[in-house]
Amino acid sequence: MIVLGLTGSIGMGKSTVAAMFADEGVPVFDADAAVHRLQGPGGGVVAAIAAAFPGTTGADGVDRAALGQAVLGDPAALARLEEIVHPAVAAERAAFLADHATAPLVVLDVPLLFETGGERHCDRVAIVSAGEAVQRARVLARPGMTPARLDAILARQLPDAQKRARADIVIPTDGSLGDTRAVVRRMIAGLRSGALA
Ligand SMILES: CC(C)(COP(=O)(O)OP(=O)(O)OC[C@H]1O[C@@H](n2cnc3c(N)ncnc32)[C@H](O)[C@@H]1O)[C@@H](O)C(=O)NCCC(=O)NCCS
Ligand SMILES: Nc1ncnc2c1ncn2[C@@H]1O[C@H](COP(=O)(O)OP(=O)(O)OP(=O)(O)O)[C@@H](O)[C@H]1O
Repeated sequence: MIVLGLTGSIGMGKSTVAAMFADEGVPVFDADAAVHRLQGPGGGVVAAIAAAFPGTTGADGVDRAALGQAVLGDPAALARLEEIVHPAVAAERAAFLADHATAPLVVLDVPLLFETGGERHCDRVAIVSAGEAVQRARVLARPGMTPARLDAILARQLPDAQKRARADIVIPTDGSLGDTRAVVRRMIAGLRSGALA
């Protein structure tokens, strides 16, 4: 089995490209969705987060806005949160890999793959990337997004150029969805045949 990590900065098209892999029959593990499930109502990390960060949880699970206030900008607090969340995500990832043990190729969709050391679980890493102007236009078109908010998020993510340098494969998303889908199909064929492995 080849484990392909898929990552990219905000608005680069990672979710869209992950869906393209799924459309082609490749099993996709969505790390962000796993974190949301674990932090949601009855989720596996809610009690530990309630104990470590009092006042950030309630009947609906974790209040991510409150938790973000408590940890973003405080590296020691973020490290404590990661000590709670990452082992739980690792268990979900292991279950996903066991469920798909016979698949020739699986994708781990992880927004902060490089930032959280997730590359060590991957045989290959692909990054989605577009020019900065395209990225900004996409993100600023989202409801509630402002240039200041976008800049604050970008400041906490590894810059796109560094992600590209560390990835094995770059999936450009400046062009049409059809162009990107064609790249994804070629990549899957290459990985499955061993040409890119
Ligand atoms: C801190 C939390 C509650 C903030 O949630 P919220 O929905 O408000 O914002 P979001 O998740 O979009 O994060 C906002 C920005 O914070 C930065 N950030 C979040 N978690 C991390 C992290 N572990 N390391 C570095 N930066 C981070 C990112 O740049 C992100 O773009 C949430 O991100 C969280 O629970 N993070 C810890 C779990 C984790 O490591 N997740 C990511 C990989 S599995
Ligand atoms: N060639 C392309 N490839 C991918 N996305 C494209 C392309 N052309 C246009 N788009 C659009 O760009 C947007 C990218 O959003 P998407 O949610 O996939 O990004 P993301 O990187 O997952 O973002 P975030 O990190 O904020 O969740 C979508 O609206 C998508 O339709």
